[in-house]
Amino acid sequence: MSVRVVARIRPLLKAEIERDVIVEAVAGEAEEKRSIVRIPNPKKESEAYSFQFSSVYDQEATQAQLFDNEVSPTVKHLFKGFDVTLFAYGVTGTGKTYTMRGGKSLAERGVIPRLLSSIYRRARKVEKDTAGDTQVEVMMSYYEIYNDRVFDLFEPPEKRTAAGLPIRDVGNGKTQVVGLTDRPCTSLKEFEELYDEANVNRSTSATKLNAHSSRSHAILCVKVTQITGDETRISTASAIDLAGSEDNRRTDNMGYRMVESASINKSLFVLAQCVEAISKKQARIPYRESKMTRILSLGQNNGYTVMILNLAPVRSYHLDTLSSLNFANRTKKIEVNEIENQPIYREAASKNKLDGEKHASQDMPSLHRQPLRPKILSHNSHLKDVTTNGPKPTKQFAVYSDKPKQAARPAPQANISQARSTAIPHKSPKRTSSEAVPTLGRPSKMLRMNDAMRLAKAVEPGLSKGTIEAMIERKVMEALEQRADQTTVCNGDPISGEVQRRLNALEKRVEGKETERAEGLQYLLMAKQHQVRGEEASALKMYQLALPHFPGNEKLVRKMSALQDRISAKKAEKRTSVAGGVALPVVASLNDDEPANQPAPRRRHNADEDDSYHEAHDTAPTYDEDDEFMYRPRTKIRQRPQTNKRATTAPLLDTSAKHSPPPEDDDGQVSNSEDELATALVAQTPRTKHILHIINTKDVSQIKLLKGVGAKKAEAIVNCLCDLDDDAGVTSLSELGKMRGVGVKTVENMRLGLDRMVVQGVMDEMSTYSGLAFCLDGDPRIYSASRKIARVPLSDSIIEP
Ligand SMILES: Nc1ncnc2c1ncn2[C@@H]1O[C@H](COP(=O)(O)OP(=O)(O)OP(=O)(O)O)[C@@H](O)[C@H]1O
Repeated sequence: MSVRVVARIRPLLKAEIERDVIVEAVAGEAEEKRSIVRIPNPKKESEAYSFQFSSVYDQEATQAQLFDNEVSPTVKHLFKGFDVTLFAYGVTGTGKTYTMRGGKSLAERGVIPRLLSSIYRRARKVEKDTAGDTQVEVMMSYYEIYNDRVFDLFEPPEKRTAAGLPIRDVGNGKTQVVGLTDRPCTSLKEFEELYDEANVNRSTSATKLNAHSSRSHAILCVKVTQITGDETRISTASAIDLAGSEDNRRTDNMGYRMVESASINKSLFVLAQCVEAISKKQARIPYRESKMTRILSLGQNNGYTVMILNLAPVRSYHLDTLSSLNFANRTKKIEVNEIENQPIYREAASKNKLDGEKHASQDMPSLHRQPLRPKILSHNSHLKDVTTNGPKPTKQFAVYSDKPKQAARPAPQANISQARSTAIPHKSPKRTSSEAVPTLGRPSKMLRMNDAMRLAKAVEPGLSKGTIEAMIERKVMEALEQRADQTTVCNGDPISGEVQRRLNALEKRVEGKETERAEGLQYLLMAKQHQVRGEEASALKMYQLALPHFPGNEKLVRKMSALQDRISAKKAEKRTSVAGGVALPVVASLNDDEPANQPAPRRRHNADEDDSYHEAHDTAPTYDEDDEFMYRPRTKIRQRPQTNKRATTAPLLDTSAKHSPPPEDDDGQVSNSEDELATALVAQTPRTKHILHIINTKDVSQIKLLKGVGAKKAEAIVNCLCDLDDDAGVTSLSELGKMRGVGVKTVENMRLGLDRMVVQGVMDEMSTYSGLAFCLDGDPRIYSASRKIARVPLSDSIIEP
């Protein structure tokens, strides 16, 4: 079943006028209900574009209508064991929070309170219908993704760590936020109290486009547990209020608002890239490039997914609306597996406990862990499963993959049966090393030869060659089966509590480091962006935020102090000029007014009629160090000399930063001594993407236009790409550098050759709204176009004259 997409056009706000309305909801041919959004072509008003969705709600639509038609039907699926995901998508100020949370009055209540009300009603009905045999429990967790960090909204902000909570994949397309509070919630009243209390902790702020703009993505998870005797069935409803994409030329965002905005836009950009990749059936879906996409797992999760596309009706949102419509148009084609969660049986669960198994969460049986063991063992352990078509064993350490998991994903039953199989008591695991060794690897060639010779001697003379071969094959199969049996038994070693605890701690640490590094890199990226724009004070602030993530990084400290000196010098110069009576133009510095080393408060109080949802909350983020998440950057990169041998044997999958070309210094010079962090950043810049796109076109005429690449080199590159025979092509500059006849120097020339102005434009776009347009287009050539208007692709829409 595909994602159900419904559109909702919000009513006019006070400052908007009827004359500016350009978006309308119309009914399709021979249809009663409205299902088409019509909007004029921004270039030619006489033309209109039409986008068809499951339903379209116009300005008059009420909260009750939307809920009753779109959300209410999913509640019965929830009680049948399906997971339900509801999310609101749209540009800032289009009514996502209003739709999901709603107003204070009964009629204005949004999707979330209505959903809970409906869940409690159904729970009572189930309990009544089964005469109390089935008990229904409702638990709730609520968290936000703010600046790509996850925070528990049930925790007060002062309890938050700078790095936020780590997330981990738990199979079946699900992720788990580690350390999240699960609150039992027995009645609607209790829910409302909890929800209101938690919403106070949510990051909202006033922007020019929305007085109560959400600065984070908020995810409410409602876990419904139905217990009937030994059987427990768990399903989850997730209601997600995404932050809206923002065009910062319209929001006038400054300083921290700008940082938040860049983070929001980046995550939405990645979401659009994921949708793009899914719709093009690409092998790599970039889920892991943002926490929001990892958690949303669009197209990976099972159950029912409903997307509510929020739209503003007026002209000032024209291009944003088109961009959202295009995104929604692609999303509606995403297929979601309709698989319900299988019940868990108490017997098996308690047995597991007896066996010393630990389950972090009841609904995640795949969290069952086993100790580390040599790779060869884990490899062999699959042998039996493969031959018997049994369930896929749990990975010892999650190896994260961006590839769509549908095909390889074990059915939910797999987890359950696995939980049961672990309940089978295994014999004592103790083995001497001499016993273990023969079961580990393949028997030596000598041995196998001897076996064959013995067999050949044993057979009676006169047997045909075919018969002998068949006998040998049978013997080999028997030996393999026997070995697989032994290996499986060996793998069933129970884990001691201590090992389990250490394993969990280790994994948490690894996850924490990843998170820490990613956050630090993000700050550095933003710092670079500000610097490129000449916003030095903001750049400095970003570097300061990045510093705790890379303790002891001298380069970073030096860079900051140089920047600080420059800022001070400029200020002094400015003062001198003013003192000298020279009137200077006002420099558009983002936050000259804020002391550079003090983080600005994250939340501001906004007086509003809906006070219960937006109370005052002036809390500055704390960037205290948390041992658990401490990260130390790896050693510096050393440039490897270019040799033909390396170029010809370069593995395509190696994306390590080691061979990335050196990034630029502030003054634009290539610096061989830049640290790995900056190199990693450069690997993600729009410029890099642009180069890779050009290379992956395999078009000699385009490639040869890159600086330092002549026709000959371009041809060599194309030949190399063809030899690779990989649809994904080259995915990083380091790979490109390793191609035959390319090298680091050439890559660096390509980068420098790109027009700086274009890159600047792209960075602006990335940090504002238009990055979305880029990924919706799926065509990075928009980089060279300078106006957004040219970038909105409308190929999927119906054009009406
Ligand atoms: N259907 C509606 N009926 C009445 N008012 C609405 C409706 N939709 C939105 N509004 C009003 O529009 C304004 C913006 O809505 P809201 O804050 O929900 O936008 P948003 O998309 O969540 O924005 P952001 O992404 O910035 O958080 C609010 O004042 C809200 O009350």
